[in-house]
Amino acid sequence: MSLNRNSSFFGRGSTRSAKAPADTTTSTGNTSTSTAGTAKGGVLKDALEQVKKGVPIHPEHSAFAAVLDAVKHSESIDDRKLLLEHGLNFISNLPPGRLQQDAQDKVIKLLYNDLCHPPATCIGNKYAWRQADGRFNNVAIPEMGKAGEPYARSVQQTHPLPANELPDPGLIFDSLLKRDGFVKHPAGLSSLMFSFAALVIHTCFRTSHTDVNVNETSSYVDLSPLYGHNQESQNKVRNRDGRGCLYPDIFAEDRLLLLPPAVCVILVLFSRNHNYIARKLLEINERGTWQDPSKITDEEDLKKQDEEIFQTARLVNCGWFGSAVFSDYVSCILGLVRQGSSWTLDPFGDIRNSDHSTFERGQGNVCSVEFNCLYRWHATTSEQDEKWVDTVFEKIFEGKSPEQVTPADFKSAAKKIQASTPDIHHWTFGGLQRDENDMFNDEDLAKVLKDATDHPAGAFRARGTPASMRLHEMMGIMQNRAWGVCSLNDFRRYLGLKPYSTFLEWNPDPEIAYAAEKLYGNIEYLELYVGLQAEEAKPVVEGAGLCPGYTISRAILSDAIALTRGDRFFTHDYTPYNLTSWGFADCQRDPNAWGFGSTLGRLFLRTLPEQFTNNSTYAFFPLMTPESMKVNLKNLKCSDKYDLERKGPIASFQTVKDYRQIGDILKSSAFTTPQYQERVKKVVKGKG
Ligand code: HEM
Repeated sequence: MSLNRNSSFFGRGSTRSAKAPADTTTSTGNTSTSTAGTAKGGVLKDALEQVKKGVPIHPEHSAFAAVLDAVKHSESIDDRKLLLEHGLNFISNLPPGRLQQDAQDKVIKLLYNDLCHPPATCIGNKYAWRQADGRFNNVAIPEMGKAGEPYARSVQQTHPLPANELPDPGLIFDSLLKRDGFVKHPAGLSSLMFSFAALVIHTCFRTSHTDVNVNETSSYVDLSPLYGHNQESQNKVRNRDGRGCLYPDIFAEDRLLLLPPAVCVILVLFSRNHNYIARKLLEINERGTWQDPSKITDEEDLKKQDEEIFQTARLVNCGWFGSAVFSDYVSCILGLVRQGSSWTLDPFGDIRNSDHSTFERGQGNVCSVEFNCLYRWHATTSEQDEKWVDTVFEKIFEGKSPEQVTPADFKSAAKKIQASTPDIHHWTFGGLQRDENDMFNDEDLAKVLKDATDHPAGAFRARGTPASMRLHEMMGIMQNRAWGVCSLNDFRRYLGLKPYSTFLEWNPDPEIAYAAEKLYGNIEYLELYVGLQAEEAKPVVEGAGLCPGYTISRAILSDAIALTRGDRFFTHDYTPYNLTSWGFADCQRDPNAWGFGSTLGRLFLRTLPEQFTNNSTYAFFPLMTPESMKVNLKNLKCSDKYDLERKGPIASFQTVKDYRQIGDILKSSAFTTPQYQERVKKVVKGKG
């Protein structure tokens, strides 16, 4: 089939010229062939023939120019150079046969690969908003990664573990994991770094106590500890008064009440951030469809408005959480903070394969059992948090020693605590009190954060886990066995890492290697959980900041990318339409922000406005101890820019500054209309 017999391979410019391509092309009906040069010699030969014949080559529209442009700018082809038309015309002029068919197939593949198959997303609120239990993240497989579904398993077990001869979990803890003294984290990470990490893991894991195969929360970074892991728990935190807000300083996850208080404090800040965002959304009222709730008389209308604002604010707040992960958290994990770098991994963007097909993203995720093992970072507990855990332990288990408590004790204690916990509006933690409006005192919250920044985290290492966490670790080991996970070496093979041939290679500390050999006999039998926790840790080198065991260090990144790139709400549906233009701009990570692009700093100043100076290292490097930041900032020759002092409440001006920063981001964003920018300017000015 010929698409356009009258135009030449050299395109529209040539056909329009007086000495048009008809001069150079012989048409013979269906079996027409172009000149031999076109069919066989391709673009260059044709171009030469044109020149020889004195046919002017229109520089803009020649096939040569089009091909050159495509080679030079494969990611942003100038379609005004008509490459596609030249190509199709070329194919149409080929003699029917193999060559023509092959060329046509290539074009069809290219065009098909332009788009995602199956489609990346669908429109409408069902898909634009996060469902409470995480369903519909993958539009075609709505159950993927939903709360209440089984974990995934990534790695095939190929070496049988001698099930009945595996060592006793208590003995493993006592000989390989139990802390034999506190060792400070070598890269200067603070205890708050691991409070933030604990928030991340509670977002992804909630292993059922009745069926260990089931993850009771969604497999997405959706702030489920704040918003609840299903509709029932979400209903408890929303006040549904038409403003889309949460109850004051509320969060849904009761498991956090047993952790050191800094974890809950970070979550309270995200709770406050939700309400700040919801209020702003209503104030700006970007689409002009919302009203002052006090003026809405119809209950259904009120519900509808509340739902729209709540869901939009949740998307923006999750954007904030994602930005905090990829700024402050990743910066510490990769050690970028020591180099003063604001670079980060950005896993969300559209990536094209060489055949122009899209590299998969936003297709959902299911957290794996291996990921769950990788993330048990109990060895990093600070000395102060260890004391905290000891106290809680004594209170719960009433005088029993860590060696005496059993998993059954743990489960019955968990039930008892749940039954005795006050209603969700009055939950407290760390001895903090709520005021008459159910809000915590800002200074109290800030103190917990500053303490956790001051306290150094523990180093990842064998024999580094506090004694009172014996039961947690034993339960972890037993879960691993129940899940049928592979051995450490199988896991390393899967990742393309060299399997260990001796225990000493795995951990060169002879005491640890010897103890492990005694327990397991053969390095191939070393279980994943234990192998990961007691492996030699990575040293502090460029590119490393977290410094866990070597295998954790490699594998954690793969799971983190799967988790975030797989999330439709961070990829295809992370749009100014779904989040509103203001919301979309508000939650962007700003690489030029203080703290080498810190997001947590902005969150702290916004939600605790009078508690930090506006260049405080406690706000902008909270995941590093001030002691370590003093050295890092000195090495980077920017100590004078930051305030390293721990200060109490200070005069309030940061909120306004923060607010102006957002105004600046908005002004530079291409997607907002001039009218909208005017409106925002007014709002910003009003506040300033
Ligand atoms: C001092 C602080 C911590 C305490 C007291 C603590 C305590 C616990 C307890 C009691 C469990 C068992 C929970 C259950 O089965 O319901 C657990 C599980 C777990 N912990 Fe921790 N933890 C702490 C910090 C951390 C940190 C910093 C991380 C890593 C970032 C972490 C990662 C995990 C993971 C991944 C699980 C499994 C969760 C699940 O499968 O549901 N923990 N922890």
